[in-house]
Amino acid sequence: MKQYDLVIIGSGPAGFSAAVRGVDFGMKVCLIEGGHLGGAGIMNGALTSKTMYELSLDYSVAARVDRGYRASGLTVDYKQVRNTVIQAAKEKQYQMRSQIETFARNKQMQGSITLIHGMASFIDQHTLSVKTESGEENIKGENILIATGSQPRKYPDLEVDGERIINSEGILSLKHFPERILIIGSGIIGCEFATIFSNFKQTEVHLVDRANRVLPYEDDDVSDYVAENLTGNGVTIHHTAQLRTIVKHPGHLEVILDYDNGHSKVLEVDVALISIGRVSNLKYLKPENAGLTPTDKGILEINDNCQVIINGQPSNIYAAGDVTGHSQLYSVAELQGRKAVEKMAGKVGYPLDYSHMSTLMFFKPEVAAVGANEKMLQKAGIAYKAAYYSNKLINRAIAMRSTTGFIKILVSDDHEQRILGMRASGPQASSYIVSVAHLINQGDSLGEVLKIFYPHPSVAEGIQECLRTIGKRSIYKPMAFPDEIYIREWKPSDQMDQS
Ligand SMILES: Cc1cc2nc3c(=O)[nH]c(=O)nc-3n(C[C@H](O)[C@H](O)[C@H](O)COP(=O)(O)OP(=O)(O)OC[C@H]3O[C@@H](n4cnc5c(N)ncnc54)[C@H](O)[C@@H]3O)c2cc1C
Ligand SMILES: NC(=O)c1ccc[n+]([C@@H]2O[C@H](COP(=O)([O-])OP(=O)(O)OC[C@H]3O[C@@H](n4cnc5c(N)ncnc54)[C@H](O)[C@@H]3O)[C@@H](O)[C@H]2O)c1
Repeated sequence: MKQYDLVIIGSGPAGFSAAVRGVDFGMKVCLIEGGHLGGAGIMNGALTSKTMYELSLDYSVAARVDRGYRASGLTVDYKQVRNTVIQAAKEKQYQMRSQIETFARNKQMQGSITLIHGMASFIDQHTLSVKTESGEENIKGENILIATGSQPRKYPDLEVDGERIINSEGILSLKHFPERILIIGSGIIGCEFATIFSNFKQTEVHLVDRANRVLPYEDDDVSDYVAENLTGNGVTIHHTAQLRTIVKHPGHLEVILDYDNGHSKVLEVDVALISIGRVSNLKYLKPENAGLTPTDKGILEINDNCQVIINGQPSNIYAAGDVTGHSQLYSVAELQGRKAVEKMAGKVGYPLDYSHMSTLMFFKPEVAAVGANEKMLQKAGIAYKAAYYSNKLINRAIAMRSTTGFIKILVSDDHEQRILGMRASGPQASSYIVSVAHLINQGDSLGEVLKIFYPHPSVAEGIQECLRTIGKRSIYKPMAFPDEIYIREWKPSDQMDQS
């Protein structure tokens, strides 16, 4: 039986980053992948959806007629969009393969990666069975990392057929732009695909939101802003609606939606996309054979070093990424994968601190989030000031003729005035958000930001001007621009102003 220092199940961002970190420490690594190399980080996930988003955005800009140019004969073909998206995914997969092959080949080096295409399941705490195209083999690992990611949550009593009723894994199977699409679930995936299809302007888009606001975990003002932009882009949002049934007819799907206020609506669409969250992927793994017990929510609980606890003790089995039930993000998976391997190598450095984690949401315009929002601070009973600054006042946004957007920063309402979180939208929000992640990580107060020369013209200047409004030192004043600049304060004694 082949033996390795580290066996990793899953080659998504968690598994791949862990494999390469293993090589850094001279480990003999076996990476097992049962599906697409790179997992949901690449195919049917982050990279493919973002490629499609970028193409849709280019198209929607090209279709504009208010910028002094007018594209003539603008057309778009789904097959070619799809091919471009797959090309992007392959480009990344070939980079990954090149690195794996380099470390598989070079026997002079201590560290190595062996890639096995197959599905793995536990035999015991150190042994896995891997089913490949050529048969089944058993392999042994001193340490094992579970990085099996997540899969789309199933909608009760609704079968995904991959053609007309799909989840995010079926997007690239579509043969052409659907004339009408129903998206069920108004979280990040639902809102991103509603943005993409409405940007291409070939599809009538219906988004079903079971609550009264999309993105239920975000602050109400952010959710309302996203909904307004979706609606402005042509999306019909069905708030407080639940899907009752979908009946398949030869040429269309008949959908019944039930609204909270008692009425129902019958709609005709061509494709239904289910996007109601993702659940940990432990299906094939037989974790019980290794003594692992997933929680009621179906996740593997890990300690701060990403070790799975067996019989109350940290074990040789680690888990990282979506399978752990932490925020399902590429960056979280990558850092957890690295952290796990560092612990195996005896290098326990920094603790993973999720307080400055960022999420980028690819809507029109994009929305970026870092740290706490108002809902979180109110739940934790932390007094704060929220400063809001509209992109309408930011020169770079004016120059881009793209002033829809804002910066909202939360600071602690005490003498320290520490930066606790930011929500930002508009051009480049996904790039400058990390500057605030650094400030949160360092525990910086707003005073530190006010000392810095912010480059001009940059959209990031809004961060400084937003913070200047706290303490009444902004260049543009709320009194002159009450809708564009304002401060909101909250303390635990106030009534909860958000549900
Ligand atoms: C449509 C979509 C868009 C997204 N966009 C973003 C984004 O913009 N930004 C962001 O930060 N995050 C995004 N995400 C989330 C991000 O892709 C995930 O958080 C990330 O991929 C999780 O990484 P992972 O390594 O834990 O798992 P995965 O990437 O899911 O990889 C797990 C791998 O394990 C393999 N596997 C599972 N079981 C077995 C087994 N028994 N044997 C062998 N192999 C197995 C799977 O085939 C898979 O390849 C998106 C996700 C989706 C679905
Ligand atoms: N840009 C990004 O960072 C990005 C992009 C895509 C996905 N992701 C990750 O993928 C994960 C999954 O995305 P998602 O949008 O599927 O999940 P989500 O948790 O963001 O949203 C799920 C939505 O479905 C709704 N819902 C749940 N059950 C329902 C039901 N039975 N009927 C109707 N609605 C229901 C929820 O209220 C919520 O609005 C996210 O948590 C995110 O971390 C990230």
